[in-house]
Amino acid sequence: MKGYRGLYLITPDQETDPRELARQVAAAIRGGARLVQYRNKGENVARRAAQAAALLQVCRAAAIPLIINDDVELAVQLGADGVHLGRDDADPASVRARLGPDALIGVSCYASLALAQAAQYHGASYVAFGSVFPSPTKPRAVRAAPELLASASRTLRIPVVAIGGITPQNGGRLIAAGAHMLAVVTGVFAQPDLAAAARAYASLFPDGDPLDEPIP
Ligand SMILES: Cc1ncc(COP(=O)(O)OP(=O)(O)O)c(N)n1
Ligand SMILES: Cc1ncsc1CCOP(=O)(O)O
Ligand SMILES: [Mg+2]
Repeated sequence: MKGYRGLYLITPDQETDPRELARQVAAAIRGGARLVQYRNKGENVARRAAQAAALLQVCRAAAIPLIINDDVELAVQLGADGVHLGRDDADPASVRARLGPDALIGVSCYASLALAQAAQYHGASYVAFGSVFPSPTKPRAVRAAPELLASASRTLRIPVVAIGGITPQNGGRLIAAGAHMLAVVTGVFAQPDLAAAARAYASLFPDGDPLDEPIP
């Protein structure tokens, strides 16, 4: 997953109409989102499948990878690009064996560099740290210090994602600390103009096509 930098858009955990959700995500992609995660913790299996399918169409049209949170079976059924796994989800090594070498597999590491080193060893494509700031989406999430991003990006070979309460105002210092991607829900989806909101994050990253810039 070399070269990934930029805004990592995560969908809000809501029962939004699939076409409306797709329209919102398309706007954020126009604003500069580089990676999309479908995250819906709800029990409505049919609604989840329909939302994810609508997002896959939008992401394919824009050549942006779609990652499914938690649900490996949904990712397989849909032919999505990968999955994001946390401590309550399947283990990264078995998911890598199941999905093959090209799948994008993200792993939550909360505030632990040791978890990130283990995730990299077991085939993670990227690791995520957070919540770095208080998160409206996950108020009780473990907190990770921005300084952790620096040691992670210095010592790991895979991209480092920061998540939790990230705004265009506080995101710049996370990038300066070493984050390759900023994962955001509220900062984009709670804004009236999603394209403009995404653009505010995208503009924090260095100029040029982020996908063309290999991570050193
Ligand atoms: C990019 C990214 N980072 C962290 C998470 C959180 O994953 P997890 O700890 O499994 O919690 P849930 O999102 O499943 O509630 C994430 N989804 N994406
Ligand atoms: C899924 C997740 N894990 C840690 S914080 C978070 C939610 C991030 O959402 P927001 O950008 O609204 O803080
Ligand atoms: Mg999870």
